[in-house]
Amino acid sequence: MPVTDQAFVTLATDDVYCQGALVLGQSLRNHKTSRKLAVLITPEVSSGMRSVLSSVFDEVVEVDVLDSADSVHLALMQRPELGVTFTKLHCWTLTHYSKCVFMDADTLVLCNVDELFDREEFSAAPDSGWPDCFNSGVFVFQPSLKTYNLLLQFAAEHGSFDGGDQGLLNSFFSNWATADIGKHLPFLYNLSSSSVYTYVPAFNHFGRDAKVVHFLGATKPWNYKYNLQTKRVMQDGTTSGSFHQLSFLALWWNIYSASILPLLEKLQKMEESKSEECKHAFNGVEVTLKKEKVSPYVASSLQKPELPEQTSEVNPTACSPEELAFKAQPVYEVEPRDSNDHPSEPDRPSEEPVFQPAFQETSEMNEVSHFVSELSIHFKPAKPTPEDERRKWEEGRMDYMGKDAFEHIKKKLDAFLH
Ligand SMILES: O=c1ccn([C@@H]2O[C@H](COP(=O)(O)OP(=O)(O)O[C@H]3O[C@H](CO)[C@@H](O)[C@H](O)[C@H]3O)[C@@H](O)[C@H]2O)c(=O)[nH]1
Ligand SMILES: [Mn+2]
Repeated sequence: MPVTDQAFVTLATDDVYCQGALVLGQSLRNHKTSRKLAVLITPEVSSGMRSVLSSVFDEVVEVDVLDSADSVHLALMQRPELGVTFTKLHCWTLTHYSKCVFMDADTLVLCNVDELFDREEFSAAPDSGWPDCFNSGVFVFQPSLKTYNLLLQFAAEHGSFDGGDQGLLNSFFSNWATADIGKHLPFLYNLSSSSVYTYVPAFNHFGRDAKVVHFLGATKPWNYKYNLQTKRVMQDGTTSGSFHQLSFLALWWNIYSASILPLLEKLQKMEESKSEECKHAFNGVEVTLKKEKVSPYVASSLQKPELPEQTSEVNPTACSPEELAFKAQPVYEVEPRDSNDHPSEPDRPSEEPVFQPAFQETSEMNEVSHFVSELSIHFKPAKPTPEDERRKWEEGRMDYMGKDAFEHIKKKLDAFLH
């Protein structure tokens, strides 16, 4: 039975984080949540992206940017961009819901997690970096204007010890660590994807029960490239990933390519160009599909990789994609680097894992079998559409110093009158 007064809530302040929000929303839908889905956005999010969001979320709510502007503390975390996470506090204003679960746009559910609504405010899972703090990427809360105002007041008086919402919320809900174990969500509800290599035996033992994966840190799933044909995440010199981390990334990209890309395509036909690249240009993002002709021989060997003997009992057709992503062995698109490159990372197994395609190939994939299709998302400085421009004017946000300056408007008027 649908529950209409409770919701999962996420946040995206630009078109790039919207990609994450869309995958999270889709993962919640795939696992048949009975709760509403709401996304908070800020004015920067383009109208195209708003319409795509509204096909996945029940509610798209525009809020103002709240920024801690605390460059000193943010510098300590080496994440200057996280001041805007104060915008998260707006989630307490969604008072038409009696209870909500906030989830960062860089999280993904692996199964139905509606049981989270049995918990009370403020429930969250420990942070892997400092377990006496909770991680603010997944939490249960009760919308209330009173709490919202207390949080703003607290922020103004005390700031945040890390410059982001997590420091602020931990100081505000300061008895979380000791007061009530019922408010400690199991780590499985907010598994940071890096924990899969910081504590390998624990991951091997408990990891298959993971319910939510969180790609926390500076490199997000959308910063990788994805090979549509092999369904592998590609790594370059700047990205690194352990083996299970790569299968969680592949799962993210699988949802993106199967369910989100078609929505973007529906909104705007792929620009077919003569070159082997299709681009989807939105205001803030550009999704690129790079095709490369390869000889049929290479194509067939790509499609059916010669597998060494399979080491696990997994039958690819009998598993859900999530189970497969967990069990399937991710593959390095580039040569795995020497384990010496990762001093903090426990030794990788000496033989590299066997590749099993994480998902069944579809007939569509076979049609493009002569191509290596590489999918990637790039940040593109926003060029507002006329609709965005009009919205800005209506909201009284003119660019008086730039294109809405008097001299430009006068030019337009002159041109119109003559
Ligand atoms: O430019 C931005 C940055 C963040 N977000 C939103 O804010 C969330 C948090 O930012 P994220 O980049 O996911 O931070 P993390 O790498 O997860 O870092 C940690 O630190 C953040 C700041 O305290 C907390 O918000 C996170 O929950 C915590 O996991 C994102 O998922 C988005 O929902 C945006 O919409 N735009
Ligand atoms: Mn996050």
